[in-house]
Amino acid sequence: MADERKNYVSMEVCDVLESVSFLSVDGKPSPLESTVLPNTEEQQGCVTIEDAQTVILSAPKESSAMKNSERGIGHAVHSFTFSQVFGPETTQSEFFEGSMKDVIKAYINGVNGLVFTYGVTNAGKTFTIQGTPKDLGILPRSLDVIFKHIRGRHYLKMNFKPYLSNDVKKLEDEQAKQEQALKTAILASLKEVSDQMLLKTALVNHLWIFQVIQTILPKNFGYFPPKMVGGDGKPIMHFGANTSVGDFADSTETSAEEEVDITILSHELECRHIMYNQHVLFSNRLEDMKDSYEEKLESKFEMYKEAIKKHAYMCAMEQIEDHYVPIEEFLAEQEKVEDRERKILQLERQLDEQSGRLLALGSLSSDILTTENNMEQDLMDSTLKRANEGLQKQCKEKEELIKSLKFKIQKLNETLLEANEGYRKMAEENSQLKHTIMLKDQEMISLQNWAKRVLELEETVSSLQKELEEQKNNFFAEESKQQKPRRGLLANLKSTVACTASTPLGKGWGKYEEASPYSRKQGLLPHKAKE
Ligand SMILES: Nc1ncnc2c1ncn2[C@@H]1O[C@H](COP(=O)(O)OP(=O)(O)OP(=O)(O)O)[C@@H](O)[C@H]1O
Repeated sequence: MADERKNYVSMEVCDVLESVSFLSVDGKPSPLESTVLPNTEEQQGCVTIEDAQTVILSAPKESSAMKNSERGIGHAVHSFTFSQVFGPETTQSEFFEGSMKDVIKAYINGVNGLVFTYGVTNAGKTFTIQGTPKDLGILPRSLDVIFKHIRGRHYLKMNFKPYLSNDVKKLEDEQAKQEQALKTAILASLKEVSDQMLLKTALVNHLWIFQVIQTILPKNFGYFPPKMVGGDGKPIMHFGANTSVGDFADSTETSAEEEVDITILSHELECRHIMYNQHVLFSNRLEDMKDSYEEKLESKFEMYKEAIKKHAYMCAMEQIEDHYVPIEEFLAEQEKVEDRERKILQLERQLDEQSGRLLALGSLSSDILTTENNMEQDLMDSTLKRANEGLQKQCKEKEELIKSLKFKIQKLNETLLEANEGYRKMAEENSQLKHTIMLKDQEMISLQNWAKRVLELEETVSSLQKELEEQKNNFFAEESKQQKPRRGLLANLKSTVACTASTPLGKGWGKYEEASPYSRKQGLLPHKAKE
């Protein structure tokens, strides 16, 4: 089974595989192989998984590709490289581990990813994505991982609303309340409708039960079986399950004396009549109810139509606020678009010219074999493909350039910010230094003042010392003058005695001693006062 599965891939798929290098899920068992795919002996071995990255496709023996290759045109064997090839024995769990886990991990870290399946009908796309309840596919497994990851961190509020095709809007509390009220009203109306439906169903069932009873009852009247009784009181015929119309005796054959007792028949008819009346009654009631509910539904529908209209109007007004574009901007954008369209047209024309040239080349060699035409077609395709690739390459280069420029601009911005920061710090330091210098200047001025004062004081001190010296000298000079007149011994004694007689002994000296510092003090005082 596994080997059979490797056998066939349509050639259209080959073309796609050639240009797309992607995860390939190969060989999932599928009914395709037994129903659609050819499974002849020569087509066995068309698809071979060489290794975990390579698949080899060999053209079937009778295919045109094989015949062409035998003529030297094209190849019968193609090798395709994929990032990973999963073999037929791969389980859902292994496939999830090998293909999806990294994508999911990246998604959890904020990186978007795209996973899609591609293949012919019945190839197993739904099986791979969805799986079965017992053997889950990659989608439920991925959701499981994501929800396990965000467990306990769910956003519990109900205030996000889908907006446009792929956006959401966060609602204010008031808006959320309005939405909730609208939802409750719609659900209530739905409930009412479903209740009505239930009631209708019940009534219909009731009616059906009636009909069933109506059909079954005559058979169940075991205690009162319907029968025809003859004039002698003996039954002439029994009604039973096997009784048919042909079993009834012809009325013309009934004699006048043999009066048929039709009591039972009339009873049955009465029953049927009552049932019929009830049936009609129920039908009428149903009709009435139907009409009234239809009216109610109509009015409800009108009401919701109005509400929805209002809501849509409000949404539109909000959107106008969000998406209002001034006419000038719109016109400018339109011009840009037209410009681009013109360029695209030019490019298309160039492409047409190129392909026209190639076609012209093709028509010139119309006598060459069809196979050669095919080759030219291939050549043209490959030229176009190369041109396309070249354009794509250029686009990629430009994108790279834009990216690098953006990166540089970002770097420059960062450097500018750093420089600004540095400059700010320097300016702060500078102002601090200025402040310090100002303080030092003030200190210097006060020190200079002090120095001047000290000099003045020194001068004062020196002048005082000079004065002191002078006064000392004067004093000593006066003292020496007073001691000079030396008369005779007798005369001195006289004068001494005279002094002692006029002043108590020692007082004069004391006075003198006291006077001397006093006089000195007097000499100094004016200086102190000056200070
Ligand atoms: N690996 C598998 N193991 C068992 N059964 C498989 C496997 N792959 C596919 N099948 C079965 O093959 C059938 C077709 O598969 P599926 O519906 O997944 O194909 P598909 O590619 O989605 O088809 P379509 O394109 O028509 O929707 C299903 O019955 C599915 O159960």
